[in-house]
Amino acid sequence: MPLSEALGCRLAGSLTALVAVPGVDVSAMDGYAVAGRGPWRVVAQVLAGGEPYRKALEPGEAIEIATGAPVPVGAEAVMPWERASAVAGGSAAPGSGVAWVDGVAEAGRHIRRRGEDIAEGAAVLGADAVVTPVALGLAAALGHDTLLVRPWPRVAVLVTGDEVVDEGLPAPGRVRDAIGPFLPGLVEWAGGRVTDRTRLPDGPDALRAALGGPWPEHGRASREGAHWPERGRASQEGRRLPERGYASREGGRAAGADVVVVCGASSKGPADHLRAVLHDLGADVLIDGVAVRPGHPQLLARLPDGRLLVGLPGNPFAALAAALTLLAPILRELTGTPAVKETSALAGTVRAHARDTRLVPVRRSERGAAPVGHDRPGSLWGAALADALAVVPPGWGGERVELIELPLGG
Ligand SMILES: Nc1nc2c(c(=O)[nH]1)N[C@H]1C(S)=C(S)[C@@H](COP(=O)(O)OP(=O)(O)OC[C@H]3O[C@@H](n4cnc5c(N)ncnc54)[C@H](O)[C@@H]3O)O[C@H]1N2
Ligand code: MOO
Repeated sequence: MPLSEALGCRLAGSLTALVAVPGVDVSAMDGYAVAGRGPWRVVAQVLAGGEPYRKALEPGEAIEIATGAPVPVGAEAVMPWERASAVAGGSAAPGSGVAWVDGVAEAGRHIRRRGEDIAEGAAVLGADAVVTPVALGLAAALGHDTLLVRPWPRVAVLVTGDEVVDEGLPAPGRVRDAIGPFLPGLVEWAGGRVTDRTRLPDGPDALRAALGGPWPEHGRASREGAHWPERGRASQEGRRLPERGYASREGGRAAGADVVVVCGASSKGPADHLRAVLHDLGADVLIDGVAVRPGHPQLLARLPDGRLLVGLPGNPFAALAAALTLLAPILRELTGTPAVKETSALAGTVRAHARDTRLVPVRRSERGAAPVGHDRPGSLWGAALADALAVVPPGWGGERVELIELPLGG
């Protein structure tokens, strides 16, 4: 990836120095590079980025030199200009044009030798290191324009629902899309990028077209050999990945993504076509609902071309719960950065569900994680007040619970 896009990715191999730092012997000070004993005759001026002094410096000669400028052959030391004096009086400061200088030069001082900071070929960061802003600076200094990294997963979002609108006040019977707006930040927080967002009307045809099917023989013929775990392994071993994403044969809107997210249409109502379309396309449904509230109709499938499809329920808090427990872990797995496990006491009463696990918006405090309320599946109010979701198992009796972190931004 180009340096500008690699921030936050993990290196797929070690980062090595393509050049030495410094690349040649350079001056560490503004002053005079000298040979032999003083006083010295000033024979040239050399600035960083300017013409180097190509001859060997002879005993008794000096060149005026800037910090970072190449030190000529024969130079034995650099004398900072503050330590130099003009033989005929006046100033020895840079640019003064003095002809003869004298002073105390200590042999070898103030010359940075080639490779003294970093030797050419040195491995400076190991595979799996995160590309931080500082690592980008280091990589650039070492001559890199691109980095071999685990690429960030590309996520295509398809928002379904004839009643869903994108702006303004929703008319009676309409709702504002509350899922599309939270996905880019959540996806980025989990290591991916939303690269395409498409609104779809209800109905199987639009969904099928957006997913890029049909595939030959309903996709089953092309299923082998192109699925996601193979790519994961390839990237772990630091080999070059195949072409990013999977251009689907029919070129639907979600083509080229690694993960497709479908919002809504996950349940089994009259307008919920996702399962039927997946069946028609010959997709493998890997997870078909979970015993968790909210978010129970969530779905995971593998499309015939290898892309993963995550189905988020239409209720916004249910969609958030599914995005945190299904989508985010998939993205973290693809980028090689697992979430940190956290447990906490619960400060406050929570009613456990008889059969299902509940996800309860909480705020961490010294007394434990405190439920914030407002946790209906159709609204994001509670989750917006919270900094985590508490995982409350069925029949919970007051023991410590796992916390799922919420992306807080900033
Ligand atoms: N008979 C059953 N009905 C439902 C069940 C069930 O088990 N049996 N589960 C309920 C639960 S729980 C959920 S969650 C929803 C999931 O519904 P869908 O994923 O099929 O989504 P829709 O039916 O399209 O919409 C549900 C609800 O959410 C609103 N919505 C949809 N998209 C958005 C959006 N982008 N932003 C804001 N709100 C959205 C939509 O208007 C509906 O009100 O199914 C229950 N039904
Ligand atoms: O699971 Mo629904 O997801 O409770 O709103």
